[in-house]
Amino acid sequence: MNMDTRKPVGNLAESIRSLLGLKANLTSSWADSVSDIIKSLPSEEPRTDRIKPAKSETTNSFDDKEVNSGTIILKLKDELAALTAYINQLNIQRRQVLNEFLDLKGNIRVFCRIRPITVGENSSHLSTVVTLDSSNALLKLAENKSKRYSFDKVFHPGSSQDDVFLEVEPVIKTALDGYNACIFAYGQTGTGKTYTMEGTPDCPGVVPRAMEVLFKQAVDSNHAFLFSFSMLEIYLGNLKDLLVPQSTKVTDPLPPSLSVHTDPKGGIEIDNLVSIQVSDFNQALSLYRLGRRFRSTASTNSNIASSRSHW
Ligand SMILES: Nc1ncnc2c1ncn2[C@@H]1O[C@H](COP(=O)(O)OP(=O)(O)OP(=O)(O)O)[C@@H](O)[C@H]1O
Repeated sequence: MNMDTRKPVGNLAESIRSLLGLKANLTSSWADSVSDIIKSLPSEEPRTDRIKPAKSETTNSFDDKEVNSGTIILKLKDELAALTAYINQLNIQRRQVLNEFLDLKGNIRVFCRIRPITVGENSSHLSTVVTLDSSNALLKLAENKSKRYSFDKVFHPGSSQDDVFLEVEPVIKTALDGYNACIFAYGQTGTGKTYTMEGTPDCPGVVPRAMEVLFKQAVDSNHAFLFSFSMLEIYLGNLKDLLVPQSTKVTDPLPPSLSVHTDPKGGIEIDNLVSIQVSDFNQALSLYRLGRRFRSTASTNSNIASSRSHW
């Protein structure tokens, strides 16, 4: 909803009418707009001279009833409180439905994404994988020999980043309901982990989409959230904080060493890991881009820009 809340108070009657007309769309931004209008009014003594409707409008049935601005404000405040309670109720229901949905789907799910053969790639030594249906893939080992594998979901080579994200989005959303969520890409070099998780500027992958969805959902919800960003790599058994610039000279001070602990509630804590508070998607994306520059990379036979890690 795009609403100009800087309207002069003289437009109050019109603003209220248009807001009430939009009551079917009960969003938090609606409530915010109402709240902004209330805030823009003098709170002690309402300026009735400015909000009094013009003479010609007094025949209007709405204005006949609502000539007293104090009454209007009280009504709006009540309305706002009722709407806030209603939105909170809807949020609780949404959370329950989402959790039931994920329980039915299973708390741990394994997907298989088959990537297409890329241009210029020599595929003569590769075995063919065929998607049988949405949850079964067949690996052809020889002319008369094949093996069938079952997954919660199989993405065929033509699957888009949208298709993949649609499946993982509900898990990401549960993070704002207080659940731990982990999305992990595993596979040999060159199989498409980076493409799936990071994607390209034209076809963004799970990571940028997830950050965008999280901030959007936080704005749409009726609650305040605190986001912090950390980025860690485990490479050859060593932990590396990707938000700490790596030393390039022997004289550079070594970054503090990281260690992983389990807290009493079973959560994971990493000592000395940098954690930066972020308030929007762009801030998080900038930190992500900074961190990825410090990832370990090396070329492999299958991938000249291999990230050398799972995601
Ligand atoms: N679904 C896909 N559609 C189109 N191209 C893809 C797809 N998946 C992967 N690719 C391409 O295949 C190549 C290898 O993919 P990617 O770098 O994502 O592999 P990786 O598993 O991250 O490898 P590594 O472990 O070595 O870092 C890249 O050129 C990538 O753009």
